[in-house]
Order: sequence, then C-alpha cells, then structure tokens
Amino acid sequence: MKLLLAVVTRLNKPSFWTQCVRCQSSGANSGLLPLADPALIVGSSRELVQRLGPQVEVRTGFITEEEEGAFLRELEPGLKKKRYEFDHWDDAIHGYRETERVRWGEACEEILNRVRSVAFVEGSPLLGPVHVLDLDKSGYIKPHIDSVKFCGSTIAGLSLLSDSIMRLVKEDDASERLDLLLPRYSLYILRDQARYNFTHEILKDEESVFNGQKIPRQRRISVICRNLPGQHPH
Ligand SMILES: O=C(O)CCC(=O)C(=O)O
Ligand SMILES: [Fe+2]
Ligand SMILES: [Mn+2]
Repeated sequence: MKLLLAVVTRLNKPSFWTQCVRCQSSGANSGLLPLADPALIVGSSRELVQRLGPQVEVRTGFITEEEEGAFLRELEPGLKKKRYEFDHWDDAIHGYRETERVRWGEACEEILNRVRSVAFVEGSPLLGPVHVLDLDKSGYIKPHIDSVKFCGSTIAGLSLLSDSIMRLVKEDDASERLDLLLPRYSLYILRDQARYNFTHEILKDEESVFNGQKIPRQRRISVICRNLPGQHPH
C-alpha cells in the first residue's frame, strides 16, 4: 500500500526545537534546525512530521543553475567513462554510476563549503571524499540505512538535474513514513533519528508521485556530504 495520509503540514516554528535523542542537548546549540520548507514534506501522520521535522530539512534553490553547471563541468568527464550498473539485483541502488572526490575546483568547493556550514556543526569531522551518485532516468535507490560504521549522524545532499522523491520509513514500524520532495537545485539534510532509525530511498519514475502529483524523474546526480561516526556533537 503506497497510500499516505497526505498530511502536508505547515508547522509553527517553536515546536520544531527538540532535544537530541543521544546527547540530550537542546536544539539551540546542537545544530537542529527548523524545517526550511515544510510544504515539501508529507507524512503518514501530523505527529510524525512534528516529531521528525527537526531532523529533516529540504532547502529549495540552494544552488543556482550556474552552480549546477559548475558541478556538471567538473563531474561529467569522469562519470561518462563509467557505465550505469543495472545488473546487481541485491544492490541498494539500481541504474547508477558513482564516484567520490576529495579535491574540487574553486566554484564547487565554495558551494560545498556552504553545504558544510549549514549541515554540520563547526569543527565536526567530515568524511573527506564527497560522494557523487549519478542515477539513470530509470534508476532508483531501494530502502536502506547508511552504514553506521562509516558515516556519522548527518547526511547532506544536493540534487542536480532532476526533481525526485525521497521516502523515509521507520525501520521497525513501516506505518511511520515521510515523503520528501527534493526539487532540482535543493539541499536535503537528514540527521539523528531520521538518519539512524528510518530507511531512505529515492523512488523510481513510475512511483514518483508527491501528494497526488506526478514528479517526473529524469537523470539525477546527487552530491552528498557526510560526517564521521562516533563524534559528538553531531
Ligand atoms: O542520492 C541521494 O541523495 C542519496 C544517496 C544514498 O542514499 C546513498 O548513497 O547512501
Ligand atoms: Fe547529539
Ligand atoms: Mn543512503
């Protein structure tokens, strides 16, 4: 059953601030931020949207078309040399090619620094290489939780070339779920419970419907920053 209650919640700001479940620090200094644009989040209940809201952000228009161009110029030559992978039936990702990069040109580095400054607390040790995932138009990402061995509490991703829908489902209770509309040029951030206790997936084109509206999936490139595990705060 793919039916959501379709609660598009517009929340009042003060209630977004909560405590970190692991360190109990208050939102004010733990990097928890209110939802930038709650209309991009649809949940199985209003209560879930309220509860998870502080740990899920989607910022529309985080980069410009020109900045997307800077990423494409830097990434396309390397990506084009690879083939999309379709054949591993047990892979979490279908129809993709990927790369990672430590050193970036000036334009991209500046954008990535902007991502880091909004997603991570200053001084939080980050995974050195930035992850680049190129999903074919027919590609999709199955539900999974990022390795707790290699990644910390926060995942921040830019969406290039296509809108898409990211679905979060509670690992031990599939009735709890959120759909995030990730528009082209947006930045999403998953933190804490949203990152540890919910699977995330990117829906395939046929299933890409948000709040009753078809969201066509084109080829999509995501550029993902992560922090290292075992560090606190965040
Ligand atoms: O493409 C994305 O934004 C998410 C990718 C992802 O979930 C992963 O690589 O673990
Ligand atoms: Fe914490
Ligand atoms: Mn993931």
